[in-house]
Formats: sequence, C-alpha cells, structure tokens
Amino acid sequence: MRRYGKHTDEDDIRVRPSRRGTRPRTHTRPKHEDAAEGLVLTVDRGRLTVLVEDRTVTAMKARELGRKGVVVGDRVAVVGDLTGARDTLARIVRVEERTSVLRRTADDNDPYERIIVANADQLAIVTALADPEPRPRMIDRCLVAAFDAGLEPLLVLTKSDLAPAAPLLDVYAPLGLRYVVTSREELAAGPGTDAVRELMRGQVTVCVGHSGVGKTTLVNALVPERQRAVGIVNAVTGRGRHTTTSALALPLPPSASGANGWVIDTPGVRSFGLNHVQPARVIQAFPDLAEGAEGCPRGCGHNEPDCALDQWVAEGHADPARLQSLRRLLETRESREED
Ligand SMILES: Nc1nc2c(ncn2[C@@H]2O[C@H](COP(=O)(O)OP(=O)(O)OP(=O)(O)O)[C@@H](O)[C@H]2O)c(=O)[nH]1
Ligand SMILES: [Zn+2]
Repeated sequence: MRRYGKHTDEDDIRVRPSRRGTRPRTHTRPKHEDAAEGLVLTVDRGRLTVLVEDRTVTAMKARELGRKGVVVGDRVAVVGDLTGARDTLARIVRVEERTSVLRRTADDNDPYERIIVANADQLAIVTALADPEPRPRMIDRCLVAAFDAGLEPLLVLTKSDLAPAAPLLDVYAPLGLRYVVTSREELAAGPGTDAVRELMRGQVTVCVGHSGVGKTTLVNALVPERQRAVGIVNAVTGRGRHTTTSALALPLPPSASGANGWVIDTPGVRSFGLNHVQPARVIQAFPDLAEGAEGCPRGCGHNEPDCALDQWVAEGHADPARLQSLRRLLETRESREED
C-alpha cells in the first residue's frame, strides 16, 4: 500500500558517486520546504480551519492530496497565504502520519464509517446519571471504539445532583476505568472543573455524548474560550453558529505546569463505527485475558464453546468479571446504535 502523510527528505535526495567525494548531493529541494505546520481545528464543506502558530487560517486541500481526507486533529503542512486575514485561503499540501483514528458510525445519510478525528489520546464518554437515563449499551459501544482506536477511555458522569453514581460505576468496576463524577454546580464552582481538566492535561481528548447529557455545559466550563473559538469558526464559515456536525478542537487553558491539551467536541456525533473492529484489538485492552487468548482457536470471537478463556479464568488466571465484561463489549459490535 502506498503510504501517504509522510514526507521524507530522502524522496528528494539522489545520491550518486561524485569525483570530489561521497557526500550526497541534493538535486531537487524537498517539495514545499517552506510549508508551515498546522493543526486542523474543524472542517466545514471542504473548508478547513487550521491553527498555524497563533493564527486561525482557512485552508483547502491541495489537489495533490487526491482523495485523502483531512480531519480534525490532523497535523498538516500548509502553504500560501497564512496571515489568517479575511478572504484568504491557504492550501494543505501534506498530512502527517496519524497516531490514532476515530471513526464515526455509518448512518442513514452516509453508509460509510468515516474517520472524524485523528491523533486523539483519550475518549471522554459523557453520560448523565439521570435525565436522560444512562445507556450502558451506548457506553459499551464507545468503550469498544476507544479500545479499538487505542484511546484511553474516561467516563464523565454528569448531573450527580439527580442520581447516585454507584450503580453505574459498579457495572464498570471490572474494567478499571478512569472516571469523574460531576454536576453543573460543581463545574460552575471551579474546583470541579479543575478536577476534570487535570484528567485532560497534555492530552487530546475527544468528548462524546448523547443530546441532553450536559456535554455543552461541561465543554463550556472546561474551555472558557469556547465562545470565542466558535465565533472565529463562524466568521470563517459565515454562519450564525457552529452548526456543522464536524468535530471542533478547543484549547484547554494553560496550567501552572505549562501542559494544556485539547478538547474535541463532537456535535451531532452520537456513536462510533464498530464494523471494522477486530476482537484481537479489543482484547489488547485486557492484558490479563490477552495472554489466555493465545490458547484460542484461530479467529476466535471469544464467546464460542472452544474459547480458551473459560479455562483460563477457571484456572484462576483472571477475574471472571473481566471475561464477562470483555464478552459484553465484543457483543456490542453486533448491536445497533439505538439499542
Ligand atoms: N440537574 C442538572 N441539570 C444539568 C446539569 N448539567 C446540565 N444540565 C441541564 O441539562 C440540559 C442539557 O444540558 P447541555 O449542556 O445543553 O447538554 P448537551 O449534552 O450539550 O445537549 P445538547 O445541547 O442537546 O447536545 C440543560 O437544560 C442543562 O441546564 C447538571 O449537572 N444537573
Ligand atoms: Zn477465545
């Protein structure tokens, strides 16, 4: 497969023996060596908002990128007018290799699972403890997507004034997830917000949650700059508010330690695509079980009669509750998003 997104200078350097010595000679300069580095903040109908140093630049994909998609979180090389001034348009000429990709689920409007965020470290699954009721199937789907993409899950339980967190936390206890319990009042008070920010320091965190769970309340508390950031995007797109379903990357305020990080809001993204998920990848998030799965038949889905994990657990190598949780997660691949 052709690799894209990686541009090495070797491509442009030809080495040949020289009478004067054996030093490689550069015949052609690297393409776009004057390009600036940028971070894609949001995408709207082919227009990308890219952060270049401290400026927000509008850009388009250069023709030479072909069909390759450019998504929020991508590290890119941009050329052209980088002033960020009104009505200027820069060009994205290169997409750097991605450390992770997150796909949104296929839906009625689009039969394909598409990559929506690149280079994230963490997936914050925002769930209200009540109003609306927690939906464990939905949480499970998000967990599978996170494990598959190699992202660290973080459970953010909101509206703690309405219901206790313990029953839900009990369900997830075998997974040993990181979690935080919060409410609008706690977020408004400050220390509650700091506690959540602390779990996001220096990381790129994607936030996902169903409508009404309090995701906007959370993101607004985490990123006081949000309104301004949305304003900049609106100035670029000429719309009244951020109405696209594109993700939007927002900077966390800097902390005393200097590390800040990014929060990526995902309006309109309700779940993540799981059609491509391989059990072998999900089980990597369960090191205690992964070892036992080495005794499984090839291509084992881990819920068949000859799965070696039953024996592994019976022999006391791992907690039966862990195996139960793994099997429940693997089953979500067959469930529908609405379940
Ligand atoms: N009781 C209670 N209500 C909350 C809390 N956080 C948010 N809400 C309310 O829940 C409703 C939804 O909050 P939002 O922050 O808009 O939720 P959202 O997930 O962004 O929802 P959408 O905007 O529909 O996507 C609003 O009426 C909030 O005032 C909380 O901690 N406790
Ligand atoms: Zn198995």
